[in-house]
Amino acid sequence: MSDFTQRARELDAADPLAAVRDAFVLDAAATTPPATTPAPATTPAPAPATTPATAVYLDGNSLGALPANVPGRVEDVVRRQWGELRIRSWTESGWWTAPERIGDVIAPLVGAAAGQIVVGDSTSVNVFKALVAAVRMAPDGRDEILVDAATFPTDGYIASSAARMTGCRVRAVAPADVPGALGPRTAAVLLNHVDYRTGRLHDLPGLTAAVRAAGAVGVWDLCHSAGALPVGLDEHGVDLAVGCTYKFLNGGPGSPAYLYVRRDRQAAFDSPLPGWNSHAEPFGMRPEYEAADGAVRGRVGTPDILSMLALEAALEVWDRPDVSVDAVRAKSLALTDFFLECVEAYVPDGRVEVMTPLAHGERGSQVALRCDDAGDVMARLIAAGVVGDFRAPDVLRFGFTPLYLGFGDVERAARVLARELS
Ligand SMILES: Cc1ncc(COP(=O)(O)O)c(C=O)c1O
Ligand SMILES: Nc1c(O)cccc1C(=O)C[C@H](N)C(=O)O
Repeated sequence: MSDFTQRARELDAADPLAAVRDAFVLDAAATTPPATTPAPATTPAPAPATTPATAVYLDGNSLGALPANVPGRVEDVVRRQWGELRIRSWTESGWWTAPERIGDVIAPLVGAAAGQIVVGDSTSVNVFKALVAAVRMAPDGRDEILVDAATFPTDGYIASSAARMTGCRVRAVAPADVPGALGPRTAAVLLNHVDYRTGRLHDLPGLTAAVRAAGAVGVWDLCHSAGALPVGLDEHGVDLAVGCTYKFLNGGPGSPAYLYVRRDRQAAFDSPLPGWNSHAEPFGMRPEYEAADGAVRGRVGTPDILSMLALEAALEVWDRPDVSVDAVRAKSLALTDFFLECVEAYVPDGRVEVMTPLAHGERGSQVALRCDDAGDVMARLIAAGVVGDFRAPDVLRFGFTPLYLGFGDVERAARVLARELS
C-alpha cells in the first residue's frame, strides 16, 4: 500500500464527519486498494481501466448530491400537502411563510441572525434586486458600480443591465484592487466571496470595511462559499448578499436562491421587483404598493414550493450535532490539502498548474488545475468515474463537499487524474 492510501485510511478513520455521508445518496465510498497492492510511496496505484461502479463526485460546487431524506419529503409535499390539503397548505403546511422560515435556517450557516434572509428566485434575479437596491441606497450623485473582474458571468451581465437602469457605469476591478478603486462616485460594489474558476477566497471582512468606509454599498455573491466555510455576514457588517442553494447546501437542481439584507438596511431596501409577495398586506389586493417590513421585502411573486420544501429537507443535515460550519471548513481544508499533496506526488511535473491558492485563508472548497487539454482530460476523467468539471478554456475544476467526501475518494481521484494526464 502506498503512503497515500495508508494516510487516506487513517484520515477517514479519524474523520468526525465520516458518518454524515450516509445522509446522502451516493455510490459506495471509494475504497483504497487492498493492502497487498504493491506501490512505491509516490507512485499512483493502477486505476481501473473501465468505468467503475463507484464514482468519486467532485462536482458538489456545481450541483450538490441528493440528501437521502429529500425524496420522501417531496413525496409528502406532492401527495399529501398538494394532493389532499390543496389550497389549505398555504397556511396549514406553512407554504406561505416558507421563504422567511427557510431563510432563518440558512442564516446561521452564513453568520446572520434571524430575520434578514429570504429564500426565492434564482441567484441571478437576486443579484439584480440587490444591486439595484444598493444603488438606490447609496448617497445621491454616485454613478459607478464596481464589479469583480473575474466574476461568474451572470453577475456581470446583470450588473451591466442594473447600471443602465440606474444611470451608472460599470467598472471591472480585481477584488484585491477594490480598496484603491473606491471613490466618491462609487455607489455599489459586487463581489464574489469565492472565485468560481480558481477557488480563491476573497477577503470579505477587509473588502466590506473598505466599501463601507467609502460610503458605498456592498453586495456579496456567496454561491461558492455558503455551506463550505464561515461567512460572518453580521460580524463583518455586510450590507447585502445573495447565494444559491444547489451547491454546498445540496438543495437540488434549480433550488431557490436567497437574499440577505442587513437589518439596519432593510428600511432603505427599495426593491426593483416589488411583487405582491413583498407587500405589507398582500391579500389586501390594494392598487398602491406598500413594502412589508423586514426580509419579506425581498420577496417577489409566488414561491416555488416544491423546490423550496426540498431545500428545507436538505438543510436538515445541519441540525445534526456532528455537523457545523467549522467542522465542515476544517475537513474541507484537509481534503483539499490532501488532494494537492496527492496531485503533486502522482502527476508528472509541469503537467498541470495549480490555480487555487495554497494559503488556507485564500482557499475556498475547490481545487482548480490548469492544463491546455483540460476539456479532453475532464471527459476522460468522468468516463473513468471521477466527476469534476471543465471550465473554458483550460481549467479542471474539482469541488470538495466535506459532508459526503472521504479521503479515500480524494486519493483515488488523484490517482485516476494522474493516469489520465500521463
Ligand atoms: C458565483 C455564481 N453566481 C451566480 C450563479 C448563477 O446562478 P443562477 O443560475 O442560479 O441564477 C452561479 C452558478 O451558476 C455562480 O457560480
Ligand atoms: N447552475 C448551473 C446549472 O443550472 C447547470 C450547470 C451548472 C450550473 C452551475 O451552477 C455552474 C456553476 N455556478 C459554476 O460555478 O460553474
